[in-house]
Amino acid sequence: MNIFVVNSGSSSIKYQLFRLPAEQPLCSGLVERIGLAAPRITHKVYTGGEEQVIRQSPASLPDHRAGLQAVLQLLTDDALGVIREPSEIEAVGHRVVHGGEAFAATTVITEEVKAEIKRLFSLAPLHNPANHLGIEVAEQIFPQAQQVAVFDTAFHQTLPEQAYRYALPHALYHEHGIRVYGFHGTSHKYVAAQAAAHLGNPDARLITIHLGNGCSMAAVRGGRSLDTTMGFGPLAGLIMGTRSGDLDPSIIFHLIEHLGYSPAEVNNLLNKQSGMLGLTGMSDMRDIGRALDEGDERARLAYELYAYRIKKYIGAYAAVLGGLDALVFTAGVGENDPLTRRLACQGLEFLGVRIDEQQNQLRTGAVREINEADAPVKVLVVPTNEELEIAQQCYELLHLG
Ligand SMILES: Nc1ncnc2c1ncn2[C@@H]1O[C@H](COP(=O)(O)OP(=O)(O)O)[C@@H](O)[C@H]1O
Ligand SMILES: CC(=O)OP(=O)(O)O
Ligand SMILES: [Mg+2]
Repeated sequence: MNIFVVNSGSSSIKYQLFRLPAEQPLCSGLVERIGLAAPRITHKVYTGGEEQVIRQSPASLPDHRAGLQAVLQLLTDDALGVIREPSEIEAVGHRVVHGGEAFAATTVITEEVKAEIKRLFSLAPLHNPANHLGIEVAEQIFPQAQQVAVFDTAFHQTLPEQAYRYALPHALYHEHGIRVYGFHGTSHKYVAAQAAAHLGNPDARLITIHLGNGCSMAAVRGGRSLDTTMGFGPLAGLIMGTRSGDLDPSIIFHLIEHLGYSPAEVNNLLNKQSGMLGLTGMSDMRDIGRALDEGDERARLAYELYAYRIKKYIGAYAAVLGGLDALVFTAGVGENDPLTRRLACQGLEFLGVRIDEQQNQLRTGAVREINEADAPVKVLVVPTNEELEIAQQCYELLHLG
């Protein structure tokens, strides 16, 4: 079964094509700068263990439809194509960030499902509108395929009430759904399963630490999420590329009442101008790492704040779990940045966390341990694969029922 996985962002589309049940992707790619100047497509084809990379710079890609059309061209290309026609795609799996309380599981997309995803726009303004658009475009381009939604929030539907309720009047929860939802669930679920398999312990007490552009942590036991750092929307918790993470809500009133910000400006400030960007002027950790090497004071402070927030939540989640078997670092920064891992684990020896700095510096694409050999707590680096997890969930839903 050919399953095409789509992760639509506001100006980008990430995609991968899998033939299930084999897990090997046939191709993958990234369409960037949709609707902007100088759009780019990077398309990778995997044949016979080899990887071929095709880079395109189309004159324009005005919208997501043009973006997916260009991808379809590549998928069906005479020389490099991995399929002959769109009908060979039997299912399209969509990453949908916010599923609210309606969706605790992977779901075949109907008009009602789309309406619910739309109703949740205000709760995930950076993500759900793009995800919804991706679905509508994929419906046009792959009309024969089943469209399936895999929600970032679904994995966290197991949170106990003490973790998902806010101390607000009851009606705000019961009538307006104001609660913790949590995000990056597909990634937390995938890396937790990989880590549990590596440890040979399905009941392992894990703290999964997803550090990409968006960042979040989860306390996971027995494959169930017990708490997570993002909340009602994907803004709470850790410091991120452009998002502030946790802050005192009274700052918002101060910004509005005394500093002349409109609510929309506060929204923009906290989602797009804060986090590492606000602290350093850069949101990409590689750039911040280079600035740090050159002695940049702001980069140093930003790294400290970023790692300190992670460390605080490690302490909190060790308490939630009643002990700890492993920390699991994943996503762009978590997989690739030894300094973040070192700073976040520094001072946690009392919990049994001891990093082996030589192991920490190594780079491989595989699941690996970076703890000292005799440390009581494992520290793992586990490459995430949200696309594969989405494809597998689609396959289970459609094929295995
Ligand atoms: N080698 C690296 N060293 C440090 N940071 C890295 C490295 N490679 C990627 N990153 C960081 O990972 C982040 C993006 O992570 P990713 O998981 O791809 O995010 P997303 O899926 O949210 O776009 C960026 O901040 C980038 O700088
Ligand atoms: C939910 C979320 O923050 O996603 P991303 O990291 O892709 O922005
Ligand atoms: Mg990501």
